[in-house]
Amino acid sequence: MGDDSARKRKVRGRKIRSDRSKKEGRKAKKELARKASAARERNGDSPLSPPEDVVPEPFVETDAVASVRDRTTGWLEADQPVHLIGPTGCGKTSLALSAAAERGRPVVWLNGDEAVDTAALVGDHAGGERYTEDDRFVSGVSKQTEIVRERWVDNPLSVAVREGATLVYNEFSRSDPAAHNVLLSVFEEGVLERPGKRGEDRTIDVHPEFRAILTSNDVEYAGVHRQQDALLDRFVGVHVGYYDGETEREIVASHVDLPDEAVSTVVDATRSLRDDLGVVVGTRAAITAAKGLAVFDGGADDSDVSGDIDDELLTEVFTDVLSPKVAGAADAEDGAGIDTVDDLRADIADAI
Ligand SMILES: Nc1ncnc2c1ncn2[C@@H]1O[C@H](COP(=O)(O)OP(=O)(O)OP(=O)(O)O)[C@@H](O)[C@H]1O
Repeated sequence: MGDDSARKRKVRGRKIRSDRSKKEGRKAKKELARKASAARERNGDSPLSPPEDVVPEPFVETDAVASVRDRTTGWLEADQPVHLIGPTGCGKTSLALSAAAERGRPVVWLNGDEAVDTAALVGDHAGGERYTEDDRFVSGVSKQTEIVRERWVDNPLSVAVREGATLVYNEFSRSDPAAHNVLLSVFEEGVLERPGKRGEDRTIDVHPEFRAILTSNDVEYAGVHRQQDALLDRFVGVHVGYYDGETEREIVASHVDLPDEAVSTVVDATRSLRDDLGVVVGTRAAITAAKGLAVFDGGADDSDVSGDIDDELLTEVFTDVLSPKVAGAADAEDGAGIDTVDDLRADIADAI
Protein backbone atom coordinates (compact mmCIF):
# COMPACT_ATOMS: atom_id res chain seq x y z
CA MET A 1 0.00 0.00 0.00
CA GLY A 2 1.85 3.08 -1.16
CA ASP A 3 1.63 6.57 0.34
CA ASP A 4 0.06 7.92 -2.84
CA SER A 5 -2.96 5.69 -2.31
CA ALA A 6 -3.90 7.47 0.89
CA ARG A 7 -6.13 10.13 -0.57
CA LYS A 8 -8.71 10.87 2.00
CA ARG A 9 -12.08 9.24 1.44
CA LYS A 10 -14.40 9.16 4.34
CA VAL A 11 -14.73 8.13 7.92
CA ARG A 12 -17.78 6.14 8.80
CA GLY A 13 -19.12 6.13 12.27
CA ARG A 14 -18.56 8.47 15.11
CA LYS A 15 -15.29 9.49 16.60
CA ILE A 16 -14.91 8.15 20.08
CA ARG A 17 -14.73 11.12 22.39
CA SER A 18 -12.57 11.49 25.41
CA ASP A 19 -14.63 9.34 27.77
CA ARG A 20 -11.90 7.06 28.99
CA SER A 21 -14.10 4.10 29.73
CA LYS A 22 -15.17 4.14 26.10
CA LYS A 23 -11.60 4.30 24.90
CA GLU A 24 -10.41 1.32 26.90
CA GLY A 25 -9.70 -1.77 24.87
CA ARG A 26 -12.17 -0.93 22.16
CA LYS A 27 -11.24 -3.40 19.55
CA ALA A 28 -13.42 -4.22 16.61
CA LYS A 29 -13.77 -7.77 17.96
CA LYS A 30 -15.16 -6.60 21.29
CA GLU A 31 -17.42 -4.18 19.53
CA LEU A 32 -18.70 -6.99 17.39
CA ALA A 33 -19.21 -9.25 20.39
CA ARG A 34 -21.35 -6.54 21.96
CA LYS A 35 -23.30 -6.01 18.77
CA ALA A 36 -23.68 -9.72 18.24
CA SER A 37 -25.10 -10.12 21.71
CA ALA A 38 -27.47 -7.19 21.13
CA ALA A 39 -28.51 -8.82 17.86
CA ARG A 40 -29.01 -12.11 19.69
CA GLU A 41 -31.31 -10.37 22.13
CA ARG A 42 -33.37 -9.18 19.22
CA ASN A 43 -33.22 -12.41 17.23
CA GLY A 44 -33.38 -15.00 19.98
CA ASP A 45 -30.48 -17.45 19.94
CA SER A 46 -29.64 -16.96 16.28
CA PRO A 47 -25.99 -16.10 15.60
CA LEU A 48 -27.10 -14.07 12.57
CA SER A 49 -26.41 -10.35 12.72
CA PRO A 50 -27.88 -7.88 10.26
CA PRO A 51 -25.05 -6.48 8.08
CA GLU A 52 -25.50 -2.92 9.34
CA ASP A 53 -24.84 -4.14 12.88
CA VAL A 54 -21.34 -5.38 12.13
CA VAL A 55 -19.82 -2.33 10.44
CA PRO A 56 -16.87 -1.48 12.68
CA GLU A 57 -17.10 1.94 14.26
CA PRO A 58 -15.21 4.09 13.65
CA PHE A 59 -14.24 2.88 10.20
CA VAL A 60 -11.81 4.93 8.12
CA GLU A 61 -12.01 4.37 4.42
CA THR A 62 -9.06 5.77 2.46
CA ASP A 63 -8.24 4.54 -1.04
CA ALA A 64 -5.84 2.01 0.49
CA VAL A 65 -8.54 0.58 2.75
CA ALA A 66 -11.15 0.60 -0.01
CA SER A 67 -8.78 -1.12 -2.41
CA VAL A 68 -8.13 -4.15 -0.22
CA ARG A 69 -11.75 -4.27 0.92
CA ASP A 70 -12.92 -4.19 -2.71
CA ARG A 71 -10.53 -7.03 -3.55
CA THR A 72 -12.12 -9.04 -0.79
CA THR A 73 -15.71 -8.33 -1.86
CA GLY A 74 -14.69 -8.94 -5.49
CA TRP A 75 -13.47 -12.45 -4.70
CA LEU A 76 -16.61 -13.12 -2.69
CA GLU A 77 -18.64 -12.09 -5.69
CA ALA A 78 -16.60 -14.59 -7.71
CA ASP A 79 -17.80 -17.18 -5.18
CA GLN A 80 -14.37 -17.69 -3.61
CA PRO A 81 -13.83 -17.92 0.13
CA VAL A 82 -11.25 -15.32 1.14
CA HIS A 83 -8.40 -15.79 3.57
CA LEU A 84 -7.11 -12.44 4.90
CA ILE A 85 -3.54 -12.92 6.03
CA GLY A 86 -1.50 -10.28 7.80
CA PRO A 87 0.46 -9.26 10.88
CA THR A 88 -1.17 -8.72 14.26
CA GLY A 89 -3.10 -5.50 14.59
CA CYS A 90 -2.88 -4.43 10.94
CA GLY A 91 -6.65 -4.24 10.44
CA LYS A 92 -7.72 -7.67 9.16
CA THR A 93 -10.75 -8.01 11.43
CA SER A 94 -12.03 -4.53 10.64
CA LEU A 95 -11.63 -5.21 6.93
CA ALA A 96 -13.36 -8.57 7.14
CA LEU A 97 -16.35 -7.05 8.94
CA SER A 98 -16.54 -4.11 6.58
CA ALA A 99 -16.39 -6.44 3.54
CA ALA A 100 -19.01 -8.71 5.09
CA ALA A 101 -21.31 -5.77 5.81
CA GLU A 102 -20.83 -4.51 2.25
CA ARG A 103 -22.43 -7.71 0.87
CA GLY A 104 -25.70 -6.85 2.54
CA ARG A 105 -26.29 -10.44 3.68
CA PRO A 106 -26.63 -11.46 7.33
CA VAL A 107 -23.30 -12.00 9.05
CA VAL A 108 -22.23 -14.88 11.28
CA TRP A 109 -19.19 -14.36 13.46
CA LEU A 110 -16.90 -17.09 14.72
CA ASN A 111 -13.71 -16.71 16.71
CA GLY A 112 -11.06 -19.41 16.36
CA ASP A 113 -9.50 -20.96 19.45
CA GLU A 114 -8.35 -24.31 20.84
CA ALA A 115 -11.84 -25.12 22.10
CA VAL A 116 -13.43 -24.97 18.65
CA ASP A 117 -14.28 -28.49 17.50
CA THR A 118 -16.63 -29.84 14.86
CA ALA A 119 -19.64 -29.58 17.18
CA ALA A 120 -18.84 -25.93 17.90
CA LEU A 121 -19.05 -25.33 14.17
CA VAL A 122 -22.01 -27.42 13.08
CA GLY A 123 -24.06 -28.02 16.22
CA ASP A 124 -24.77 -30.68 18.78
CA HIS A 125 -27.43 -32.49 20.72
CA ALA A 126 -28.52 -30.31 23.57
CA GLY A 127 -29.96 -33.02 25.80
CA GLY A 128 -33.31 -34.72 25.41
CA GLU A 129 -36.77 -33.25 25.48
CA ARG A 130 -39.10 -35.41 27.59
CA TYR A 131 -42.80 -35.53 27.10
CA THR A 132 -45.56 -37.93 27.97
CA GLU A 133 -47.95 -39.32 25.43
CA ASP A 134 -51.33 -40.23 26.76
CA ASP A 135 -53.07 -43.02 24.79
CA ARG A 136 -56.77 -43.53 25.46
CA PHE A 137 -57.45 -46.04 22.76
CA VAL A 138 -59.95 -48.03 24.77
CA SER A 139 -62.52 -46.20 26.77
CA GLY A 140 -61.56 -46.23 30.43
CA VAL A 141 -58.04 -47.55 29.77
CA SER A 142 -55.23 -45.15 29.44
CA LYS A 143 -51.60 -45.84 28.70
CA GLN A 144 -48.91 -43.30 29.29
CA THR A 145 -45.62 -43.52 27.42
CA GLU A 146 -42.68 -41.30 28.21
CA ILE A 147 -40.90 -40.24 25.06
CA VAL A 148 -37.46 -38.68 24.97
CA ARG A 149 -36.87 -36.69 21.81
CA GLU A 150 -33.35 -35.57 21.04
CA ARG A 151 -33.00 -31.84 20.64
CA TRP A 152 -30.44 -30.65 18.12
CA VAL A 153 -29.03 -27.13 18.27
CA ASP A 154 -27.25 -25.74 15.24
CA ASN A 155 -24.04 -23.80 15.66
CA PRO A 156 -22.77 -20.86 13.53
CA LEU A 157 -21.53 -22.73 10.45
CA SER A 158 -24.81 -24.61 10.00
CA VAL A 159 -26.82 -21.42 10.39
CA ALA A 160 -24.55 -19.53 7.98
CA VAL A 161 -24.67 -22.12 5.18
CA ARG A 162 -28.42 -22.56 5.51
CA GLU A 163 -29.27 -18.86 5.57
CA GLY A 164 -26.75 -17.77 2.93
CA ALA A 165 -24.93 -15.56 5.42
CA THR A 166 -21.39 -14.23 5.24
CA LEU A 167 -19.30 -16.17 7.74
CA VAL A 168 -16.48 -14.16 9.31
CA TYR A 169 -14.19 -16.69 10.93
CA ASN A 170 -11.60 -14.70 12.81
CA GLU A 171 -8.16 -16.19 13.63
CA PHE A 172 -9.36 -19.51 12.27
CA SER A 173 -5.87 -21.01 12.37
CA ARG A 174 -6.07 -21.03 16.17
CA SER A 175 -8.64 -23.82 15.99
CA ASP A 176 -7.76 -27.47 15.72
CA PRO A 177 -7.35 -28.27 11.98
CA ALA A 178 -9.38 -31.48 12.49
CA ALA A 179 -12.43 -29.36 13.30
CA HIS A 180 -12.27 -27.95 9.78
CA ASN A 181 -12.86 -31.21 7.91
CA VAL A 182 -16.50 -30.22 7.60
CA LEU A 183 -15.46 -27.08 5.71
CA LEU A 184 -13.96 -29.13 2.88
CA SER A 185 -17.27 -30.51 1.68
CA VAL A 186 -18.87 -27.09 2.14
CA PHE A 187 -16.43 -25.53 -0.31
CA GLU A 188 -15.98 -28.54 -2.60
CA GLU A 189 -19.44 -30.03 -2.87
CA GLY A 190 -21.71 -27.36 -1.49
CA VAL A 191 -22.89 -29.68 1.27
CA LEU A 192 -22.45 -29.40 5.02
CA GLU A 193 -22.45 -32.64 6.95
CA ARG A 194 -23.52 -32.52 10.54
CA PRO A 195 -21.78 -35.48 12.15
CA GLY A 196 -23.77 -36.64 15.13
CA LYS A 197 -27.09 -35.60 13.65
CA ARG A 198 -29.33 -38.48 12.73
CA GLY A 199 -32.00 -38.59 10.12
CA GLU A 200 -32.47 -37.31 6.61
CA ASP A 201 -31.45 -33.77 7.45
CA ARG A 202 -27.98 -34.82 8.52
CA THR A 203 -26.65 -32.73 5.64
CA ILE A 204 -27.51 -29.19 4.65
CA ASP A 205 -27.26 -27.93 1.06
CA VAL A 206 -25.17 -24.81 1.10
CA HIS A 207 -27.21 -21.70 0.21
CA PRO A 208 -25.92 -20.07 -3.02
CA GLU A 209 -25.31 -16.78 -1.18
CA PHE A 210 -23.17 -18.34 1.55
CA ARG A 211 -19.66 -16.85 1.60
CA ALA A 212 -16.75 -17.03 4.03
CA ILE A 213 -14.01 -14.64 5.05
CA LEU A 214 -11.31 -16.14 7.27
CA THR A 215 -8.53 -14.21 8.92
CA SER A 216 -5.22 -15.38 10.26
CA ASN A 217 -2.03 -13.96 11.54
CA ASP A 218 0.80 -14.54 9.08
CA VAL A 219 2.99 -16.06 11.81
CA GLU A 220 0.31 -18.53 12.88
CA TYR A 221 -0.46 -19.30 9.27
CA ALA A 222 2.92 -20.97 8.98
CA GLY A 223 3.03 -22.02 12.60
CA VAL A 224 1.73 -24.62 15.04
CA HIS A 225 -1.82 -24.83 13.80
CA ARG A 226 -0.93 -25.44 10.22
CA GLN A 227 -4.23 -26.12 8.53
CA GLN A 228 -4.59 -28.85 5.96
CA ASP A 229 -3.43 -27.89 2.48
CA ALA A 230 -6.62 -29.24 0.94
CA LEU A 231 -8.51 -26.56 2.83
CA LEU A 232 -6.03 -23.72 2.33
CA ASP A 233 -6.07 -24.47 -1.40
CA ARG A 234 -9.77 -23.67 -1.52
CA PHE A 235 -9.23 -20.08 -0.37
CA VAL A 236 -8.05 -17.04 -2.20
CA GLY A 237 -5.36 -15.46 -0.01
CA VAL A 238 -5.48 -11.69 0.27
CA HIS A 239 -2.37 -10.45 2.06
CA VAL A 240 -3.00 -7.40 4.19
CA GLY A 241 0.05 -5.34 5.06
CA TYR A 242 0.29 -2.21 7.17
CA TYR A 243 -1.46 0.79 5.70
CA ASP A 244 0.35 3.84 4.36
CA GLY A 245 1.19 6.66 6.78
CA GLU A 246 -1.77 8.88 5.91
CA THR A 247 -4.23 6.01 6.40
CA GLU A 248 -2.69 5.13 9.75
CA ARG A 249 -2.91 8.77 10.83
CA GLU A 250 -6.59 8.85 9.91
CA ILE A 251 -7.23 5.59 11.73
CA VAL A 252 -5.51 6.76 14.92
CA ALA A 253 -7.26 10.15 14.73
CA SER A 254 -10.62 8.38 14.37
CA HIS A 255 -10.09 6.53 17.65
CA VAL A 256 -8.53 9.20 19.87
CA ASP A 257 -8.99 12.94 20.35
CA LEU A 258 -5.49 14.28 19.91
CA PRO A 259 -4.16 17.25 17.94
CA ASP A 260 -3.09 16.29 14.38
CA GLU A 261 0.52 17.02 15.22
CA ALA A 262 0.48 14.55 18.12
CA VAL A 263 -1.20 11.91 15.96
CA SER A 264 1.55 12.36 13.35
CA THR A 265 4.23 12.00 16.02
CA VAL A 266 2.71 8.72 17.24
CA VAL A 267 2.29 7.31 13.74
CA ASP A 268 5.80 8.34 12.65
CA ALA A 269 7.20 6.68 15.79
CA THR A 270 5.11 3.55 15.11
CA ARG A 271 6.45 3.30 11.59
CA SER A 272 10.08 3.77 12.68
CA LEU A 273 9.69 1.17 15.42
CA ARG A 274 8.12 -1.22 12.94
CA ASP A 275 11.19 -0.92 10.72
CA ASP A 276 13.83 -0.92 13.46
CA LEU A 277 12.55 -3.22 16.22
CA GLY A 278 12.33 -6.99 16.05
CA VAL A 279 8.74 -6.93 17.29
CA VAL A 280 5.45 -6.55 15.47
CA VAL A 281 4.19 -2.98 15.84
CA GLY A 282 0.68 -2.87 14.41
CA THR A 283 -1.81 -0.07 13.96
CA ARG A 284 -3.40 -1.20 17.21
CA ALA A 285 -0.14 -0.33 19.01
CA ALA A 286 -0.30 3.17 17.50
CA ILE A 287 -3.90 3.61 18.71
CA THR A 288 -3.01 2.36 22.20
CA ALA A 289 0.02 4.65 22.42
CA ALA A 290 -2.13 7.60 21.33
CA LYS A 291 -4.69 6.74 24.01
CA GLY A 292 -1.90 6.67 26.59
CA LEU A 293 -0.56 10.03 25.45
CA ALA A 294 -4.04 11.55 25.61
CA VAL A 295 -3.94 10.80 29.33
CA PHE A 296 -0.30 11.14 30.33
CA ASP A 297 0.41 14.29 28.36
CA GLY A 298 -2.83 16.08 29.03
CA GLY A 299 -4.45 14.67 32.12
CA ALA A 300 -8.11 13.84 32.06
CA ASP A 301 -8.98 16.62 29.63
CA ASP A 302 -7.67 15.79 26.16
CA SER A 303 -7.82 19.41 25.14
CA ASP A 304 -4.69 19.96 27.23
CA VAL A 305 -2.63 17.59 25.13
CA SER A 306 0.02 19.47 23.27
CA GLY A 307 0.95 18.63 19.70
CA ASP A 308 4.54 18.67 20.80
CA ILE A 309 5.18 15.32 22.47
CA ASP A 310 8.24 14.90 24.60
CA ASP A 311 10.53 12.09 23.33
CA GLU A 312 10.98 10.71 26.83
CA LEU A 313 7.22 10.38 27.35
CA LEU A 314 6.84 8.84 23.90
CA THR A 315 9.53 6.28 24.78
CA GLU A 316 7.84 5.41 28.07
CA VAL A 317 4.44 5.05 26.47
CA PHE A 318 5.71 2.81 23.65
CA THR A 319 7.70 0.76 26.16
CA ASP A 320 4.49 0.01 28.05
CA VAL A 321 2.59 -0.73 24.85
CA LEU A 322 5.22 -3.08 23.44
CA SER A 323 6.62 -4.71 26.57
CA PRO A 324 4.06 -7.59 26.57
CA LYS A 325 5.76 -8.68 23.35
CA VAL A 326 9.09 -8.99 25.14
CA ALA A 327 7.78 -11.20 27.92
CA GLY A 328 8.40 -14.76 26.78
CA ALA A 329 10.06 -13.52 23.60
CA ALA A 330 12.90 -16.01 24.00
CA ASP A 331 10.75 -18.79 22.58
CA ALA A 332 8.87 -16.70 20.07
CA GLU A 333 9.89 -15.22 16.76
CA ASP A 334 8.36 -11.97 17.82
CA GLY A 335 10.73 -9.97 19.99
CA ALA A 336 13.83 -11.73 18.76
CA GLY A 337 16.96 -10.02 20.08
CA ILE A 338 15.14 -8.05 22.80
CA ASP A 339 15.50 -9.83 26.12
CA THR A 340 14.46 -7.30 28.74
CA VAL A 341 12.23 -4.27 29.06
CA ASP A 342 15.34 -2.13 29.53
CA ASP A 343 16.67 -3.36 26.18
CA LEU A 344 13.30 -2.56 24.65
CA ARG A 345 13.25 0.95 26.15
CA ALA A 346 16.76 1.61 24.86
CA ASP A 347 15.86 0.37 21.37
CA ILE A 348 12.70 2.48 21.32
CA ALA A 349 14.62 5.57 22.44
CA ASP A 350 17.14 4.97 19.61
CA ALA A 351 14.43 4.51 17.01
CA ILE A 352 12.26 7.57 17.73
N1 LIG B 1 -10.14 1.09 8.57
C1 LIG B 1 -10.11 1.26 9.89
N2 LIG B 1 -10.77 2.29 10.47
C2 LIG B 1 -10.74 2.49 11.80
N3 LIG B 1 -10.04 1.72 12.65
C3 LIG B 1 -9.35 0.68 12.14
C4 LIG B 1 -9.36 0.39 10.74
N4 LIG B 1 -8.57 -0.70 10.51
C5 LIG B 1 -8.10 -1.08 11.72
N5 LIG B 1 -8.57 -0.25 12.69
C6 LIG B 1 -8.29 -0.33 14.14
O1 LIG B 1 -6.97 -0.83 14.29
C7 LIG B 1 -6.92 -1.79 15.35
C8 LIG B 1 -6.45 -3.14 14.79
O2 LIG B 1 -7.39 -3.58 13.83
P1 LIG B 1 -7.92 -5.08 13.77
O3 LIG B 1 -8.33 -5.57 15.12
O4 LIG B 1 -8.91 -5.11 12.67
O5 LIG B 1 -6.56 -5.81 13.34
P2 LIG B 1 -6.25 -7.36 13.17
O6 LIG B 1 -5.26 -7.42 12.07
O7 LIG B 1 -7.50 -8.12 13.03
O8 LIG B 1 -5.57 -7.71 14.56
P3 LIG B 1 -5.29 -9.16 15.18
O9 LIG B 1 -4.34 -9.85 14.26
O10 LIG B 1 -4.67 -8.83 16.50
O11 LIG B 1 -6.62 -9.82 15.30
C9 LIG B 1 -8.32 -1.87 15.93
O12 LIG B 1 -8.37 -1.00 17.06
C10 LIG B 1 -9.21 -1.32 14.82
O13 LIG B 1 -10.35 -0.67 15.34
